[in-house]
Amino acid sequence: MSPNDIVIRTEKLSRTFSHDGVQTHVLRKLDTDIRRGDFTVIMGPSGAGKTTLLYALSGMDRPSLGAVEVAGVRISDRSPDQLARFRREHCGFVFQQINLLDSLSLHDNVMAAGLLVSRDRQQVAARATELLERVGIDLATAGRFAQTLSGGEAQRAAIARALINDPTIVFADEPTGQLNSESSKLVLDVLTEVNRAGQTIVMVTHDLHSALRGNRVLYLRDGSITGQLDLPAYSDDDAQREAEMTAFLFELGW
Ligand SMILES: Nc1ncnc2c1ncn2[C@@H]1O[C@H](COP(=O)(O)OP(=O)(O)OP(=O)(O)O)[C@@H](O)[C@H]1O
Repeated sequence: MSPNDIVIRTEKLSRTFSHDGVQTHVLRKLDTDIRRGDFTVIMGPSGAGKTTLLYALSGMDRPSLGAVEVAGVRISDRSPDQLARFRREHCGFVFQQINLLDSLSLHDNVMAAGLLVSRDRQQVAARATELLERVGIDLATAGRFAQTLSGGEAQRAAIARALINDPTIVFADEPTGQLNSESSKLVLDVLTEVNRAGQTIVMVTHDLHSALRGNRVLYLRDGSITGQLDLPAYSDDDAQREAEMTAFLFELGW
């Protein structure tokens, strides 16, 4: 594999939190990489450091020691302002907590994120409409206020919002954590489609069905990666893939 295929690389990435003189070592000299175009899934037991890792990979948080390089840029050396700009331009985020602005329509929520990077309102508006359509939200629904929608519709809009600035990577933290199984499937279908179109995705999940959408799994335990699995790209009803994933997780004591 050429080094260009690596879009994120960590070098002895460590994150320690200190409270009242007590230090918690959450990430421990972690070396890993994320490949361009992959749908990478981060799994592991509760408290293993999955969200902390996602935050470090996306520049939402800075390492205590070690380095994170994204698309050739050593983001761990950047100032908070530079990091904020880097995130706006290169990263899309989808969280369990959907966080759309209730006072805006879905369309305006997506546009608002686009206008942080571009001043061309017309172009941003057209792209917002196109992305909402792509995630299965029609024009009438796009005009409704976020608070009047189902969790699944809101999360699909949040994926459109994450894509508005054409990010290098989309980071998702338990994106189906608050959804019922039907809405979860629709949201996962959108993420799968977006990845098939070439978008790099990094997703934290506890859920086996969500994890099966990935083509690579990183298993985190006590702040270190203790297992990795490469799978063929997702396809419906692939019992062989599911068996491989289950065996991998079983082996790691999941
Ligand atoms: N800002 C913080 N200050 C202090 N401790 C923190 C902070 N953020 C995370 N931690 C601690 O780091 C550890 C790992 O947390 P993290 O949320 O990354 O784990 P996780 O694997 O995502 O867990 P879960 O699956 O339960 O969401 C936990 O013990 C948590 O309490």
